[in-house]
Amino acid sequence: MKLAQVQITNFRNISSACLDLSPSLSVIRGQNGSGKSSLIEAIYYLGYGRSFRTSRHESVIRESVGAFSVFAKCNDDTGNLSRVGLQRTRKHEVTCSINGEHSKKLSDLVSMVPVQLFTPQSTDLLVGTPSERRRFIDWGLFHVEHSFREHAKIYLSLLKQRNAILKQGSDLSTAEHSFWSDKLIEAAELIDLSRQRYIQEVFPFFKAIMEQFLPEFSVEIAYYRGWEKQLSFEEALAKKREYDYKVGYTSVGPHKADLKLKVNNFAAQEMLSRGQLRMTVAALQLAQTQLFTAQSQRQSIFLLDDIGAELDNIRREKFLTRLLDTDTQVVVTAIVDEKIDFVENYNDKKMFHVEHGIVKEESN
Ligand SMILES: Nc1ncnc2c1ncn2[C@@H]1O[C@H](COP(=O)(O)OP(=O)(O)OP(=O)(O)O)[C@@H](O)[C@H]1O
Repeated sequence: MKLAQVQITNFRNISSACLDLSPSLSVIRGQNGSGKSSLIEAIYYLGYGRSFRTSRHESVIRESVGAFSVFAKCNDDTGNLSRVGLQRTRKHEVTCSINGEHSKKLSDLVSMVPVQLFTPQSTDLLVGTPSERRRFIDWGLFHVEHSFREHAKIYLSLLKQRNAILKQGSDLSTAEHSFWSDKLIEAAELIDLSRQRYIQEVFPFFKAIMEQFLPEFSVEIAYYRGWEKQLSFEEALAKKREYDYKVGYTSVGPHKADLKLKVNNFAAQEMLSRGQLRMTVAALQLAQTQLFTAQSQRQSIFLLDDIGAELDNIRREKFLTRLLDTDTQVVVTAIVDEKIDFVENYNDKKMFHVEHGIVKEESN
């Protein structure tokens, strides 16, 4: 799926913008505060149904209006044109639209638009909380393995139910709860198997990229599934039952899974400089993109916000070239005065300039 045209209305300082994007590289330039990140953020909404800067949807709606919308004409992977979009109001109503059909289900929309993002905050993937790393693994599974979405949905709803029971101090061993508990265990083990397999599959891609990006380091990834290695999930739940009653939630399970990245036998965040951490995150995301394309024969969209702040010249060129080699649609933003000579190397690019929320396409 690639975005041919994006129409953005009432999003932050953008009252109306229409971008005919390049299928390969689009570069958006502007001064600080002009609206570059807002354009990226609006596209991100199509892939996630939310912002990467705030959890308050109302703060992205342009001041003094009631709703924003983002619509896109897309070329899907079979060469057909489709139309997708969403609108959110200040009253928290969300409407998705897929080829003219309205739906309240965001998952229908976001499963069609695989988007990844690299920003100055992306090192959180390595230095942030485990939830960042679970999101990373689950993105790859969500877009490729349909059964994974189902298992994750079942698991999360049964986990919520179990946590409510623990909080109330009710009995978990009644026949009804045992039935749901069996379903919870089944979903947990399937999620874990998918995640284990995913890590094994993505690792060779990651290792090969790291050999080019940071050849001086050897890397390893260890996966923690969220409960003790030698126990089944059923045994782990039984072992923690008393503790879980005490704290009022389920303390083990796939919702506690994590990844540990080691570099020359040390935790990555202890060994690597900020720039090297960024490059490692770039390598992880690139590996994910390559695996996604290999497994699904589909294309994805990669948003790079503030490319100049992130990587030095040589590295960003390596990163961009490798992304474009996988036939990924890339959209980057850069501050207007910044030297971005490296984009000269790319054919098929489109350049945009944004000023006070008004976007204009520039000649190359
Ligand atoms: N809800 C809103 N309504 C109107 N304007 C807003 C809203 N939210 C943010 N803005 C303004 O939108 C402008 C664009 O912000 P944005 O983060 O997109 O800028 P940017 O070009 O990425 O800047 P920088 O290079 O500094 O990161 C800012 O001036 C900001 O104050």
